[in-house]
Amino acid sequence: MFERIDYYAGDPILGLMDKFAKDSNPDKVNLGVGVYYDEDGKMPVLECVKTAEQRIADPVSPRPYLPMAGLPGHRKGCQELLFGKDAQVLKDGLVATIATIGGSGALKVGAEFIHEWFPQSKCYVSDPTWGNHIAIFEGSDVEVGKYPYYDKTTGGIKFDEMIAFFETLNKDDVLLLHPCCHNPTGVDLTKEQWDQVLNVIQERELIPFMDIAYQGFGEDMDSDAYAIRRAVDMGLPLFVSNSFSKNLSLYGERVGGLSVVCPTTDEAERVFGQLTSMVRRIYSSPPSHGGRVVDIIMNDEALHEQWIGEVYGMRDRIKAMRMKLKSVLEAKISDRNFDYLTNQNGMFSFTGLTPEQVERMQSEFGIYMVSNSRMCVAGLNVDNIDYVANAMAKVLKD
Ligand SMILES: Cc1[nH+]cc(COP(=O)(O)O)c(/C=N/[C@@H](CC(=O)O)C(=O)O)c1O
Repeated sequence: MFERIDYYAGDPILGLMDKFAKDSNPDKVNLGVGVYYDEDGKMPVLECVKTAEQRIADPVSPRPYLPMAGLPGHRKGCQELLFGKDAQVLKDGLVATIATIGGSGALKVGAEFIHEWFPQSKCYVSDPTWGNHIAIFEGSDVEVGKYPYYDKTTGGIKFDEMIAFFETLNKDDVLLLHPCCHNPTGVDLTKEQWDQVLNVIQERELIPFMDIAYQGFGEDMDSDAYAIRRAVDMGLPLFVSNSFSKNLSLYGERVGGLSVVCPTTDEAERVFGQLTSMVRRIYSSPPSHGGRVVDIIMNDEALHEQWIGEVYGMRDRIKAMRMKLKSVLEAKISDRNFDYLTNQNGMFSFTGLTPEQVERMQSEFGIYMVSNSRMCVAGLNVDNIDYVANAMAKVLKD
């Protein structure tokens, strides 16, 4: 009956978690999946989350279905985080926002929406991008192409090539963009470059789809949303998928959002209705526990302020690990440039290790990175950083 079903080869990122768990090496280090670990190598439970959980736990309340679009407070929290608390576009009711099953759920609903309502549109992703971007959109029968992005010779961006490519695209083609903390390279556009990109999008009438999964890990909550807010200021139609997995450390609670900025309130109403209908068809309604945590934190001024501080604490620890690893590697290998470690933004660094070197890091040292050479810098701490640097030095020198 099912003998013709293909075997699943496993996910290049999530598959590392299983391998890491089974690895008996006492010195093993997980620099694979995009998860933040604290100074002690543990996944934190944020203080603001503990407070929210206590409010949910006492008194214990029933767990009814949520609205298909999720809790209004969750949706409002997404909007204010992305567009700004006092954004005119929110006051004017131009943004259709639903709570989703993480950022992945937002991307899936967005991809289904594009497939259904923009059937001629192709979706273009950065080269390279987060692998699941391609799988999600192709899984919704949206044809996916790649735009030039990372320049491995300079460690920067093929900006002129990227702009020239955008100028060849058709009206309503979708560009999947990383507003900050690019995954997997960590290499971000400057504000000036974003202005040029958004001008081309406006001229070519392309559809920007911005996926922001690490807001707060780059510069700060507002700066990290620069591209989003600039697009709104220009009056562009805009899709934004956001994730609270990393900046609330709520990975398994599956909390995120999908927002669509529309030209009129009537269009926003139409889009909201169709997004809701799509949710019903795919998963019916989002999870309540995570939604209530988001609702409480995003709408309680004191908890929201505490949350911002906790995110910036994670951000700053990652930045400190970047600086430390760079200085340790520079001391070990004087003839190699490690500036990329401090030039790149967010959780990830594209180390440039070959697949063979990445494999050696795993097999000889129990250090797990993604095969494309992505390192999750958030897995580093003062206890493992010298071990990781020594291993990198060894595989780079041999
Ligand atoms: C850019 C991006 N967008 C969306 C997501 C999905 O977020 P979520 O809210 O958990 O559905 C992730 C997760 N990335 C990390 C984990 C994964 O691969 O699923 C990663 O790149 O390691 C991203 O890196």
